[in-house]
Amino acid sequence: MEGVDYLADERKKTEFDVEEMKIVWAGSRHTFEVSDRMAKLVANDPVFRKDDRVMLARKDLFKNTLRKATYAWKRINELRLSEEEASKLRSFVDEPAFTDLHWGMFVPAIKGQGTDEQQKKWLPLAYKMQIIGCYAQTELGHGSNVQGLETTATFDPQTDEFVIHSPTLTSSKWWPGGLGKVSTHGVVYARLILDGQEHGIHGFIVQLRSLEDHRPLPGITVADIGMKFGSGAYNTMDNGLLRFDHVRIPRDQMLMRVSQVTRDGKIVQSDVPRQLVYGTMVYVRQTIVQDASIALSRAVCIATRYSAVRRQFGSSNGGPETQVIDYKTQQSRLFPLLASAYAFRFVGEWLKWLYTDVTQRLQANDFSTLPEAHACTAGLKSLTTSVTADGIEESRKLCGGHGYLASSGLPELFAVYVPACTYEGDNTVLMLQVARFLMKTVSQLGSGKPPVGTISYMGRIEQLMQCRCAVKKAGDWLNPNAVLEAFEARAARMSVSCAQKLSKFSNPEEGFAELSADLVEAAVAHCQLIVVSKFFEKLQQDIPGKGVKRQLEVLCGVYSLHLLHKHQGDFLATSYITPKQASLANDQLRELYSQVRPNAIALVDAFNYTDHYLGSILGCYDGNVYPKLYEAAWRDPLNDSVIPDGYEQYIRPLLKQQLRVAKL
Ligand SMILES: CC/C=C\C/C=C\C/C=C\C/C=C\C/C=C\C/C=C/C(=O)SCCNC(=O)CCNC(=O)[C@H](O)C(C)(C)COP(=O)(O)OP(=O)(O)OC[C@H]1O[C@@H](n2cnc3c(N)ncnc32)[C@H](O)[C@@H]1OP(=O)(O)O
Ligand SMILES: Cc1cc2nc3c(=O)[nH]c(=O)nc-3n(C[C@H](O)[C@H](O)[C@H](O)COP(=O)(O)OP(=O)(O)OC[C@H]3O[C@@H](n4cnc5c(N)ncnc54)[C@H](O)[C@@H]3O)c2cc1C
Repeated sequence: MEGVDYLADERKKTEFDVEEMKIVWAGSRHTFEVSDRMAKLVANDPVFRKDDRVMLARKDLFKNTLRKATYAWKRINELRLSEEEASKLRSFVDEPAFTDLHWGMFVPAIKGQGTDEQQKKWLPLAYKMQIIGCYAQTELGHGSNVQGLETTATFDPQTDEFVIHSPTLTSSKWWPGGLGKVSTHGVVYARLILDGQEHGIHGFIVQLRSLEDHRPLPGITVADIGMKFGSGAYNTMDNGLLRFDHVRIPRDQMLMRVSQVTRDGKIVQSDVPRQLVYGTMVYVRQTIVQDASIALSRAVCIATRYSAVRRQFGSSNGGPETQVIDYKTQQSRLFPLLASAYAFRFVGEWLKWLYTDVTQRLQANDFSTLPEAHACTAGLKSLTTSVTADGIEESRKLCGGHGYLASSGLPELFAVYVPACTYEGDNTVLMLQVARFLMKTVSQLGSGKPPVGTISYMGRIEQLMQCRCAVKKAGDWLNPNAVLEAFEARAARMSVSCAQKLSKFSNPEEGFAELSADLVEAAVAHCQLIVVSKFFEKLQQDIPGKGVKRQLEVLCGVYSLHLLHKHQGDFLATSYITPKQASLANDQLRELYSQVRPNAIALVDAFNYTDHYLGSILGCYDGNVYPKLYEAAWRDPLNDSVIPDGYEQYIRPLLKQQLRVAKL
């Protein structure tokens, strides 16, 4: 029935001010207002419809994306949207496109690694989209190992040019988004060669296609790499391959903020550390952490609303069956994901602050916080994307059979999201970077340089190695200090244990390789501690609105205690807690689930997602799921005719043949 809210009874149970929670989720009233306006603008424009997307074949899918992306650009200009509004609008269009890489990597690479003159030359063209760029780093043979890239950039002093070349098949660029069919330019990463000497990996702005007829320029071979995981999904993107056959570019197209090559072919290092060549990855990893909370909250919103609609078993005297959300097993799978979405939102907000802070420091030639920024962005990218990808799949299972329908929105969300565990750094490779940072920190303890920031807890290593959990009853686990100390002691002890084992190896690199699985576990423990502590820090802030802070405290409890329960092996093995204390944590967790239950629908309403953006019948705001599923089935092209295409050719002869067999 039109206009009936099937979740109204659920919404009546709410114990907090949802409108205020929307502001907390958005980050500020201003961000909420911009988001809300852009989401509605996209939802109300038929050009941005996406319910037909899963039916499209690759070529139509790609063209459809071009149409939407260029229309979005037209609207951005017509409405004179700010950068913030434009970026929100693009995200609500909700379709991976070349524009993600143009705005998300090409422009930031020039901003971060280009000199002032280079920025002055290239950015205005990019801002007007008079050139379209991609980020061409990964090759067929090397992705994780950036130092292993094979593409060469050899300086020719005769002509004052670099010669960009792909010497082997494995040196072909492979994967860059937007490269396959759209980009006119790329920031291409290559080994710098000066007078026969190698000088590491640097970025170069290379024109790839003609601005007149879009044909590849001489010496350039470029194409799409082919279909990817899932139908629809990330196949809207033209991930590309690229080969160079001695392509010449002017010397001033090497991005020269970190190192400069002079007219006579000499390299000059600026004060800036060479790791800044990796700066774009740090920037994008930070945005990926923010996006993780968005993707996870979408899945959780769908699974929560549907869990309140869906009923199974438990009917007495002909009354309604039990809402599946009331099953403790459903709650124990769903509510930690809901809490994780909020936790990732807050840690993402903090990481954005950290990134802004490190950027300002770099501009003032203060490079001291770069290693921590790298470890935090790498580790949190790894942790949040892994949990989110698994969480989307768990949300699909939480929706039973209907979760497997494309119209639930979950299969596509999963297929689009899951490469986040790989791109911008494979999640294991990134956790190993965190482990290196941890081992370095442990090895420097006592050197007189106290650890700061997210690693400052290591400064209390002696206390953390000896302390024992003081929890006596379940309610003691609501004390933030008890929880924080538990996570700090676990992380510190796991790191120290790895460091002790490492010290037994005569070759540290061999030791690191041998112990890498343990090291990853220590790094995960450290990253989980960061998320927990940033959630607690959020709760220290002034949070207005009836019951809002209380709900966040409950979610923070769910987030930390479900981790404690899930990883109790770590906490027990490091002897910080006893089995009894682990069991009390679980008792408290169950109690917290009961407190989430009446507020669950309101907690997902606070994400403020339009039905268009959610793209899910199971997650629709009014909960009117069954009629919508029934109608959607009839819209499938297979139901255009009662007798399917192919009946005469295949089904009829088959049935006849079976008759003949029966007669024999
Ligand atoms: C329906 C729709 C629904 C939902 C959609 C939802 C979400 C969409 C979300 C987002 C969209 C975003 C993006 C678009 C998608 C895809 C784009 C993808 C792009 C890419 O993938 S680009 C390629 C990325 N490649 C990588 O990440 C490679 C990973 N490898 C590395 O980073 C390095 O090689 C590695 C592993 C760090 C090792 O490097 P290397 O061997 O050189 O270093 P060392 O280990 O020797 O370390 C040297 C030294 O340097 C320090 N360091 C390393 N990296 C950095 C850094 N980045 N910054 C600062 N410092 C760094 C390291 O710690 C060492 O320091 P030390 O000497 O120990 O002090
Ligand atoms: C959808 C998508 C979009 C992308 N977009 C871009 C783009 O725009 N531009 C771009 O340049 N690239 C892009 N990439 C490439 C991406 O950045 C790489 O695929 C990624 O960095 C992983 O590298 P790899 O493929 O070499 O993985 P590999 O390193 O080959 O990983 C394979 C396995 O080996 C393991 N492994 C590797 N090294 C180690 C180690 N040292 N220790 C332990 N285990 C290890 C990994 O954990 C993994 O299990 C994209 C990739 C995808 C999937």
